[in-house]
Amino acid sequence: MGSMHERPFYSICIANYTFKTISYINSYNTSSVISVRTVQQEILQSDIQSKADKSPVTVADYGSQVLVSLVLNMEVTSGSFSMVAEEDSEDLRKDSAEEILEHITDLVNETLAEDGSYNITLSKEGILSAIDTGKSEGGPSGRHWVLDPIDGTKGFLRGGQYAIALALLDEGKVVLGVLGCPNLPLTSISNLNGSSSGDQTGALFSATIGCGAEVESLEGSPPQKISVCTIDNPVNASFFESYEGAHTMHDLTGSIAEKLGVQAPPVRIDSQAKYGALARGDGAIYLRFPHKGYKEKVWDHAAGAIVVTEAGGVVTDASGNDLDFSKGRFLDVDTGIIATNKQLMPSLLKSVQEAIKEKSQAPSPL
Ligand SMILES: Nc1ncnc2c1ncn2[C@@H]1O[C@H](COP(=O)(O)O)[C@@H](OP(=O)(O)O)[C@H]1O
Ligand SMILES: [Mg+2]
Ligand SMILES: [Mg+2]
Ligand SMILES: [Mg+2]
Repeated sequence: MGSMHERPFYSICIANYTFKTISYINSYNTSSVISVRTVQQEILQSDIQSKADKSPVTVADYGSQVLVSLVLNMEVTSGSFSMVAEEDSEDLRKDSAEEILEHITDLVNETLAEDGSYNITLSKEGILSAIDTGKSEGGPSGRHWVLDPIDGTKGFLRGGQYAIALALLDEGKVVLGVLGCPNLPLTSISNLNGSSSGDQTGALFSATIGCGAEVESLEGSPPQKISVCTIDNPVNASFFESYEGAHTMHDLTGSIAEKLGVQAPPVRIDSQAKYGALARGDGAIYLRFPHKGYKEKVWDHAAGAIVVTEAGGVVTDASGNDLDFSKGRFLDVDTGIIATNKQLMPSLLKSVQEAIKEKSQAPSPL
């Protein structure tokens, strides 16, 4: 990163538009809308599309990507602007998508007008081209913003966890990360299912390289430094993983945890909220082992990884290699992604390798 004064500028910029985006998205979170169920479902159905890989995308994913790219583009005036983001406009350009495009356009313009910071109104074409500012390939040189406008779309639709995840790559390294988690309890995930905690909901994690990681409320409380837990005995550890069995092999992660001696059942939540929760010590381990053939994307891990490493944790693939964000839109990882504190990493890696070996030797089911 460049000079000292850039750090606060980027941090403030990130926090501002992340807040804006979160307020937009919140109005589309199923769990935040207390209304007649059928009406809610009808609205949501027309707001959801299925992508070529069958994963869902909603007006909130597109709207979030538009808002973040717009604000970043306006605020970041030095140098050329490059963004690697999950969504693109291809499906929205089809005739059948006219209604959803109109809806996104109205919502983005309403949000911009309500916010009042920028005096602009976007046409439908403006919406499409704002989405496509995220088409950069990233790579090892220069600066690239990395955006997942809604990470955990399935969780978002289920009323579970989701995150707005933004990172900045500089010469192939993640130097900044922000994770807005509107549904995550502010102080600890142990309150996730608790009814009497009275804890505030909504946490914004941020990290700058060399400066540590912080959490603040979405209402803008003073940021608090966070660090990963200090557990060194796996018996006392718990682990996070995807709620969706399609995103990670629950049988393999179960076997890793068993070999390690973890007693607690898995904590299954959606999105990079897992990285945020790990970074502040809500749990000790993060495991992600996609089914064969899946290629991880940079926007699913960049922000979460820096939040964890700046909180004192370690994030690697199943062979113990650091994640390399310089290879473009995809991550080239061996088998899976794991994260924990420095004390537990050696024994976790050992258990991971044993469990993988055992699985590869097991007779395949008929
Ligand atoms: N078959 C698969 N295996 C692993 N990850 C997958 C997957 N299909 C989709 N994903 C990714 O898993 C992310 C969600 O992770 P998690 O399970 O931790 O909530 C999705 O992000 P989006 O919701 O942004 O599309 C998507 O990129
Ligand atoms: Mg997606
Ligand atoms: Mg994602
Ligand atoms: Mg996404």
